[in-house]
Amino acid sequence: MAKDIKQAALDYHAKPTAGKIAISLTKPAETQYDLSLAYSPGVAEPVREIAKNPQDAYKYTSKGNLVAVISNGTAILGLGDLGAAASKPVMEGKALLFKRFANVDSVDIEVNTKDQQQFIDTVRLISGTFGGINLEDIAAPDCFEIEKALIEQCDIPVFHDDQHGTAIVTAAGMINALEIQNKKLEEARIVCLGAGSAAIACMRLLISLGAKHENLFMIDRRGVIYDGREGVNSYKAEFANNTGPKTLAEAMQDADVFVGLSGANLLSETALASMADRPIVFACSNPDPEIEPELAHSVRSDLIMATGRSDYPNQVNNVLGFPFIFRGALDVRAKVINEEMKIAAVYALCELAKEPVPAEVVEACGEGELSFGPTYIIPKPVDRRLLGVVSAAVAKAAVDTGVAQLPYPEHYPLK
Ligand SMILES: O=C([O-])CC(=O)C(=O)O
Ligand SMILES: [Mg+2]
Repeated sequence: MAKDIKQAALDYHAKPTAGKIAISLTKPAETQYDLSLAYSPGVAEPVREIAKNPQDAYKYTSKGNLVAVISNGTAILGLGDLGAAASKPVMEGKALLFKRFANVDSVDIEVNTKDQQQFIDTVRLISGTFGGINLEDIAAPDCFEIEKALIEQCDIPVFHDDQHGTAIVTAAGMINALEIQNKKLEEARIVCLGAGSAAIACMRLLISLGAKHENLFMIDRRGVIYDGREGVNSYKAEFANNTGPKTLAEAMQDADVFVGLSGANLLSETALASMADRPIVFACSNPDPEIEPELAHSVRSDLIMATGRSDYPNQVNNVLGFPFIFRGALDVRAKVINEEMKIAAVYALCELAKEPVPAEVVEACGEGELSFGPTYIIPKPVDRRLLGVVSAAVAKAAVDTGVAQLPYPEHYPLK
């Protein structure tokens, strides 16, 4: 990153107030009378009601619009295991995005343990406070066990953003990129660099949408994952491919699609040059992609390229997912975020990208004209229509699949 951006980012976080979020009050607290309602003695009344009927917490407290963003800092962005405390800026960042894009109140919680059970117990014990839990930046394979246990043990939606948020947005971008490049998911040769939580969830979702297991190569630090190879846990084993290629270079030969969910600068010009005609490269490692877009475009003029970043076209980042997915889930008080809700979000994103882009979005992005094509495969995070379209699709899927505890909201779609 350029030096001036680094300093600007530090200043942004430090000044004028440290951090990015604060609490604000929703009720008057000016007079003695206000205080007698907000606190003793008045507060005892909602206490008694909630003790009688726990669901009344949704009526008398902020629970229903409150999501916890929880991490242990073991896989912060593509930076690695830098510890719980260091993850706080990212978690505050997610809280900022929840509020900014979907008016979901959110607090960050950094749990300082690498012990799986301790983490699960901690989150379960505090889960009643919230309407939903967004797990973030927790390393694989622990993240899979943690999410599974918490979904079973909590009665609110628990969603590991790096898996499902990333997978939903990647799948949406991929479906559109393939359409523009005139390719089919069912036939595409797909190389996934990375075998962590996002990689595994993205490839699972692409397979459920039609990609063929035998055309898919997942690559970790040791190369292509195949049966009997060293260092293959049960999650990676799901993607074992025994058809021949063993290295990134071999797998990239004639590949249609590269999905990078690994680390900075791991895709070489030679490997990119060896891809099939009209390739698709999603270099989504944050903050630094697997290959710089300028370099990639200089190697391949027939390329569709996406990154996870805001400062290049085609930002494939879970910011397009989690705020709106939780908005929809909270508004119908969904018990879980199920597969149908995730797939509804995928297609809502795909369709929105094909609509004409409002002038204010074009202006806010400053990239000139935006219309469905190689440099605009997916909506922009600042597009207000996401709130209406994605939240509505998710809420409807929750109602249709019987996991909603409230009817489809009358005030939908949101504006
Ligand atoms: O925070 C982001 O930009 C996307 C994300 O979840 C990650 O990279 O872990
Ligand atoms: Mg993340």
